[in-house]
Amino acid sequence: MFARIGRHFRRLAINCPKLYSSTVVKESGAVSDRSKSFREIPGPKGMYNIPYFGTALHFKPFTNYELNDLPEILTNMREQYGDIVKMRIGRDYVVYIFDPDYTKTVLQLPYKEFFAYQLDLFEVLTKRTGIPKSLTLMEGKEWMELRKPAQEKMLRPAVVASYGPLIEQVTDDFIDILKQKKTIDDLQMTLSNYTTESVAMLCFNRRLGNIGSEESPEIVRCITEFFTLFQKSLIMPFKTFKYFRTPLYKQAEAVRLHMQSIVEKELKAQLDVLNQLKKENQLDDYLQKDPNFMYSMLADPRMTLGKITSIVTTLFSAGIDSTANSLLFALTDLALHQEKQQKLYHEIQTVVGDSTHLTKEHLAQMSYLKACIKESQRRTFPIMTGPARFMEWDTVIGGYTIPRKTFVSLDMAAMVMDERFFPKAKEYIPERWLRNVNDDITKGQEFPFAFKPFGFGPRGCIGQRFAEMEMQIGITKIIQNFEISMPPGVSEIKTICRPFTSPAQKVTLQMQERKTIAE
Ligand code: HEM
Repeated sequence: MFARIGRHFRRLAINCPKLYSSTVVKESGAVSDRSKSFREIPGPKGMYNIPYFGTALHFKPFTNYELNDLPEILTNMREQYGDIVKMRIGRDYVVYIFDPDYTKTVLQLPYKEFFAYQLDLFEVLTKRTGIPKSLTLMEGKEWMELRKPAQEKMLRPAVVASYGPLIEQVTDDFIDILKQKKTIDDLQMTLSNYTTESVAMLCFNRRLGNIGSEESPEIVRCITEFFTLFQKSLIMPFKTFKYFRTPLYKQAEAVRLHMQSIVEKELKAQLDVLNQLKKENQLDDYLQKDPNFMYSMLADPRMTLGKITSIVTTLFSAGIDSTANSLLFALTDLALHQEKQQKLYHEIQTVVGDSTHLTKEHLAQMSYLKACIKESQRRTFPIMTGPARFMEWDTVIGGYTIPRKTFVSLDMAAMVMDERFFPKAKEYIPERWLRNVNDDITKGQEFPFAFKPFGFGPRGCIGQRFAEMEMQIGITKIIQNFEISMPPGVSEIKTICRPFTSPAQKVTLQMQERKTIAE
C-alpha cells in the first residue's frame, strides 16, 4: 500500500508543472513519459560525442583554448544550449548545470552512498602502496567513518571558535613580519606560508616557524610536487601508469610516501606528549581548556592511527592553497578599490577600536568584512567550475532524466557572473551581500545556490569555518595595520586553476603602515 501511495505522489510530482521544472527522484529505472531522455539534453553534437577525442576537440590545437579556459568554453555552451548542457569529458558525459534552482535540487538530494569522483593516479597509488585514499575520494561507510569524527572537531561553531586565539597568534607574528616590509613581492607564497602555519597548528599542534620565510616547508613542497604530477596524470591521453610503474608513477609514489612519513613522524611526536598527559592524568583537563584537533582525534576511540594520518594529510593538503588564494583575491580587490578598503577600515575601527585582540564577538559584528570576502570569492570563484556530484538516484532536472551515476557539475563560476542573478556581475560591490541595502544590487541574495564557494551538504567543505575565521582574522589585522595598494598600472589579476583558482603570475602588494591603529 505504501508503495502505491509513493507511486501516486511521484506521479503527482511529475505532473505538477512547478515540480516538473525542477526535480523528481524516482526509483531506479522508472522513467516518466513526461520527462525527456538523457539523450535529448542539449550539447555539442557529432564528433564532439566521441569518447576522449570529442573532449580534445574543444581545446588546442583544434581551438585556441587551453584546459584552463574550460570556464569560458562552458559559458559559451550555456549561451548556445541553455541552463543544462551535456558534454563528453573523457570517456563519459558530464552534465553541466547553470541554474540556481536546478543546483539546489542536486545539492539537496538525499545521500546514501556518498559517491566521489575516482582519480586514476590516486586509485593505483592506494592499491600499490596501501596508503588510504584521502577523505575527498572516499565513499560510503569508509567516508562516513572518517568524516563524522573529523567534522565534530572542525565544523561545530564552539569548537572552531576555540581555534581563534591560535590563529590570532599566528596572524600577530605575520603582521610583525609584514611591518618590516614595504611591499610583498610574492603575495601568494607569503600568504601560503601564513596559511600553512595556521593549518599546522590544527593538524600538527605545532608551529612550523615558516612565516616570513622565502621558502615553503618540506611537506608543502611535497604537496605542490604531488599536485603537479597529479595534474599531468589527468591530461595524459593514455593512462599507462595504471598498468606499469611509469616514471611519473614512480615519482608520485616517492613523493606520496615521503609525505606519509613526515605526517607519521609528526603524529608520533604528538602521541608521545599525549601519552605523557594521560600518564599524569591531565589529558581531560588539557582538552577542556585548550581544545586541540590532533589530541582530540588521538583521544577519540573511533579513530585509529591510520585514520588520523589519513585525515591529517588530507586537511593539510586541502587547507593551504585554498585559503591562501581566497585571501589573496580578497586583499587584491581591496587594494584595487580604495574606497571599499576605507569603508572596511572604518568598520574595523568602529567595532575593534584600538584593541589588538580580536574576539569572536568582534568578528560577529563585522558584516562589511564578510561581505568583502564573499564578494571576492564570487568574482574569483575559488574552484574551476563548482561543486559536483555523482547522482545517486535517477532524477529529473529541468525536464530531463539524469540517470544514477551521471556526473553533474554545478557551474557556479558561470552563475556568479550571470547578470540574471548578479547585476553588474563584473564589478566589485561588497554591498550586494549586505542585508539592509534596498537596491537591485542585492538580487543575488535571492539565489543562494548560485554561490556556494565551500560547497553544500554532508560533502561540503569540512574546513569552511576554519578557513572563514582565518580569512576574517587575517584581513582585519592587515587592514587595521596597513593601507594596501597594487603597484601602478595593475588593474586586474589574471587567474589560472591549479586546482584552486590562483593568480596566473606573481602578484606584488604594496603596504603602507598606518600611523596609529586608531587613526
Ligand atoms: C577559502 C578556503 C576554502 C575553500 C574555498 C574550499 C572549498 C571547498 C569545496 C568547494 C569543497 C567541495 C564541497 C562540495 O563538494 O560540496 C571542499 C571540500 C573539502 N575541503 Fe575545503 N575549502 C577551503 C578551505 C579548506 C580548509 C582550510 C580545509 C582543511 C583544513 C579544507 C578541507 C576540505 C576537505 C577535506 C574537503 C573534502 C570533504 C569531503 O569530501 O568530505 N578546505 N572545499
